[in-house]
Amino acid sequence: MDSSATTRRLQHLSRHFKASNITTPPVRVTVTGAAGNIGYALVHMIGQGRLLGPNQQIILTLLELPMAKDQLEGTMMELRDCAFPLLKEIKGTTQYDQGFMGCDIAILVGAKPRGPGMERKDLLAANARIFKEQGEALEKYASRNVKVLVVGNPANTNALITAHFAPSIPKSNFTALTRLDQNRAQSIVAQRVSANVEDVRNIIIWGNHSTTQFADVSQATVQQNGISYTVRGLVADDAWLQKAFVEQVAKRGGAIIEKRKASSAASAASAVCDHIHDWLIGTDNGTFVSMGVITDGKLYGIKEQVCFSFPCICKDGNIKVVEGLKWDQFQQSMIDKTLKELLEEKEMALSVVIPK
Ligand SMILES: NC(=O)C1=CN([C@@H]2O[C@H](COP(=O)(O)OP(=O)(O)OC[C@H]3O[C@@H](n4cnc5c(N)ncnc54)[C@H](O)[C@@H]3O)[C@@H](O)[C@H]2O)C=CC1
Ligand SMILES: O=C([O-])CC(=O)C(=O)O
Repeated sequence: MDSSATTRRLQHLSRHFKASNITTPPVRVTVTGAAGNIGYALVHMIGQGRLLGPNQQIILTLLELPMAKDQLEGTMMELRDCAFPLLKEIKGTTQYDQGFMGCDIAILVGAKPRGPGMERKDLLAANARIFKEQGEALEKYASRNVKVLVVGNPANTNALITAHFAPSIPKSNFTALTRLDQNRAQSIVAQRVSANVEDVRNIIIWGNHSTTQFADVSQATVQQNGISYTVRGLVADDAWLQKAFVEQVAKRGGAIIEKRKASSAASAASAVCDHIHDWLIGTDNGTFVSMGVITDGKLYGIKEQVCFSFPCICKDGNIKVVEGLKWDQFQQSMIDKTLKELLEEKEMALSVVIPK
């Protein structure tokens, strides 16, 4: 057996499960929709240290709708019964002021999920108002440095709405979850080339968390027996990489809904932990992670303000988009398509939350 791989696995295990040496002040984390499908899985992963590592205590607030009060109380009972040492306090509320007061990290999951046959943007009419309200509440009650991750669909456009209604919080503090798409893509490639999933690096998800997203392997590598190969070279099938692979990643959420009759929950919660962990703890040397970030008029020539998924590196709690990657004609056409959809969603969202 490869001993460096064993060492890596053991280091990984000890990072996740050795909850000792607790030194820094607790961080205030709020999860909305905490008693739902994803929320239930997520709050337990947070208790296990998946969000900020094994040494960081957390004051965890679970925010729910009044109609889900019983489910909220049940979830809190179980969370307490886990006796997680990292959870310094567990609070539950159905009020925005109590939910977001002084919060450092807001994970906005609470929203309606889609059913079979729907696109995520079909949820805009139902969900856009939630994110307007939550933007307003963050503006009033959260820390000015709050880091916000929007999960509720359509996640990119909901992140844009949330940021719009919290104007005194920097736009760079608002993100949307596309890490689940990245993880799916990494896993599909690892299976295809018989590699360990952690040895597949730098697959990029560009654009929208929707069926127009573009899973791009042009920068991706696979480490095997100490040698780095390009994914393109190892797969040696551009036709598959440009079509079947991209579609499989983009339609994975829908495929899971068909089977489970409910949308992805544990995998979404796990991707939330990966996203926040990498944002705040930092990315490994040279590794990109995909995140929906709000464009500033300069990134990759995108003039309009949208929440677009880019390759990012993170250090000291800051996200830096990896700039200067060149696109060929195929990549450009994929990126144009997903940007066009985001602009259409933005138009639709504005008509719901800012009626004329
Ligand atoms: N970005 C991504 O990668 C993914 C996004 N999603 C999206 O996440 C969202 C949640 O999915 P599930 O947990 O499966 O749904 P769910 O219906 O099981 O749970 C949603 C929970 O949110 C609560 N909620 C609704 N409005 C709220 C509000 N204003 N404040 C606080 N809580 C509120 C509900 O009471 C419910 O408990 C959906 O929009 C889904 O499409 C799901 C998977 C992946
Ligand atoms: O597909 C859905 O509606 C849920 C989701 O966002 C995903 O699983 O990626």
